[in-house]
Amino acid sequence: MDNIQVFLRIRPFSDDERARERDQSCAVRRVSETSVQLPGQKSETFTFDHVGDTDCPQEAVFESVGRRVVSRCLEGYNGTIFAYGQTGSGKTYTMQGPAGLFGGQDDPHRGLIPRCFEYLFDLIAEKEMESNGKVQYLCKASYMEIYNENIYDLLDSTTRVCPLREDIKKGVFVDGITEETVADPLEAYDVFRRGANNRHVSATAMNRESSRSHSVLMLVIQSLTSVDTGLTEIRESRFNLVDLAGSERQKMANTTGIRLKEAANINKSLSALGKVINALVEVGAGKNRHVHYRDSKLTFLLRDSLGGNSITCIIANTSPAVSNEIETLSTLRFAQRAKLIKNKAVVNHDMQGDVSQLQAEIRRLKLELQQTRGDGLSNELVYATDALKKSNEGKQ
Ligand SMILES: Nc1ncnc2c1ncn2[C@@H]1O[C@H](COP(=O)(O)OP(=O)(O)OP(=O)(O)O)[C@@H](O)[C@H]1O
Repeated sequence: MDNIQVFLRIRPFSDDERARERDQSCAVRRVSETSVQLPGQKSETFTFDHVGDTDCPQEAVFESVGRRVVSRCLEGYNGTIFAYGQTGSGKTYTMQGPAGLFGGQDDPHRGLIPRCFEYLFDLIAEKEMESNGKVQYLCKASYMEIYNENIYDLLDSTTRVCPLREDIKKGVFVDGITEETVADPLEAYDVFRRGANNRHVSATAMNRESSRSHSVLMLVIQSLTSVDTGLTEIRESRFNLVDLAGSERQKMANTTGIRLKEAANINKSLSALGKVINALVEVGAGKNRHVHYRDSKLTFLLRDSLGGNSITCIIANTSPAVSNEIETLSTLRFAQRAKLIKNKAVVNHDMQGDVSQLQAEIRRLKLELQQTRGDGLSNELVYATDALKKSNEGKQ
């Protein structure tokens, strides 16, 4: 069991805040590498896995969050990184970097997403080389936006709504979403840049701000390993990089039409996220609770990331300004609750081969099992038996 990890990041004062604020002391004070206090709010202490102060560089966020999740994804575990926080708190800066910067390996301001791409493909090259061609990786990227409880494909410039479906084999998936194979960081940056441009264009066309939608960049990472017996072991993981809509309470007063619908839907998905987190915390404390994943597209799509089969990290972003103190307090409370959730990540693998190879592998594993333990099924035996069943079904 792995707890959800939380990285708290306090961004520097913006020029606006410097010009506007009478009180320029930081509303949230880092008291150790893992804890903060809000002096204006009874100095309650909040503890996380890591706290990045106003001078925290992009590299430090990658080192503590990105590196771990990427390497676990390559082992076959699902991984998710969420950026949470009120509008303007630095979510997009953390995930992407300053506006318009999508990659550029030499730019120290580039965000977590380009750094994860770079590390992912470095590791893939290393592992493929070490294995002498026995292991091969395949990565597919898709990029989507959840706005007003609809899922839009950001790699398709038409504003087509994609349905969310569930089946036994694939789990929850977005039907019809574009998936592009990416073979290096440049191809991955390109997917990211095109998606972000489409997000911007459709936001302008539909007269809305991107801070009102959630974006999910999803990488499916497959590894094919040839096993000595002639079989192929397939591992598949999903890596989600999620930039959430601004978490501040939407002002419903004097809001009408599209803005009212937007506000209600942002509230709906973020409050569904909050409720899922609360329910999971109670489940973790031994209570019997139903977790309402289906209450919003966001929580249903990312069900595995919350209390399920995933290594999950939340980067909680805050402004340092006293004028944002109440929102900051609510971000700290949210993040502290989320940190209590326990996920159970497992390697997703499967075996493939022709029938005679699979039968031979099952005989070999059964024999091995008899010689060692005498009973029970080893994982390898279960996978090989499943693969044989599937192979036979495919022939009927
Ligand atoms: N750590 C940081 N260092 C320097 N500048 C930052 C940092 N974090 C955020 N900023 C700047 O603050 C501004 C707001 O950040 P950003 O757009 O990332 O916020 P956001 O939380 O994504 O907002 P929204 O919800 O509207 O998308 C931007 O101009 C960004 O460049």
